[in-house]
Amino acid sequence: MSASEFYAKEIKSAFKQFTDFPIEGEQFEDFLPIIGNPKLFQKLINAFATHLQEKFVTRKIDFIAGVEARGLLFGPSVALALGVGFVPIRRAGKLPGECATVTFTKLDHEETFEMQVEAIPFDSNVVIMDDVLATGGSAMAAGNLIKQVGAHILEYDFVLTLDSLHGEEKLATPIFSLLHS
Ligand SMILES: O=P(O)(O)OC[C@H]1O[C@H](OP(=O)(O)OP(=O)(O)O)[C@H](O)[C@@H]1O
Ligand SMILES: Nc1ncnc2[nH]cnc12
Repeated sequence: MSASEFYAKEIKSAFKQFTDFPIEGEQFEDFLPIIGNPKLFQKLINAFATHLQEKFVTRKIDFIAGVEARGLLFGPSVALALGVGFVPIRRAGKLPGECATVTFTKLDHEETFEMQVEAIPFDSNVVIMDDVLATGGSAMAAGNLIKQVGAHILEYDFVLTLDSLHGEEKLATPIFSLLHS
């Protein structure tokens, strides 16, 4: 087993499962125990930083964009490890100034995501990060915001993809997922 496979196994076993959350019938994969363990958190950041450094040698990453809420908890650490900027994508009404906006359907309700338009200059190269790829609605909405400001999505990065929900099919840009379930 390679070192990265070993880390992946350790990180996967730290996810905690909750039945019937946030609504009945859903099995929630909770990523928060990973960041509660500093050694594991460091391994998570190293895994993403190493992957991105190896993959994007000629195309420079300008920004990591993290999706509320969990993408905001580890995206900044990956950005810092790479020496690039971090930009938050947040639910409506949380960010001041002019914002790009997108509305989409999430489980049983509508969500609106926003991003400050001045945060990412035209033509920037952006990696979008979140903890889980499920149906792909959140990631697709985040990608829409990046395109609205005239920036390029280099890749979507996730800690865990729930393969049975086929979220990848909604995303045209390459995806890197540390783990699959
Ligand atoms: O691929 P999708 O079906 O869109 O689901 C994935 C999204 O769902 C979860 O967030 P959640 O909506 O639970 O919000 P939170 O992280 O703000 O609590 C997860 O952190 C992703 O952002
Ligand atoms: N099952 C799940 N676990 C964690 N986050 C999710 N987002 C959507 N579905 C999810």
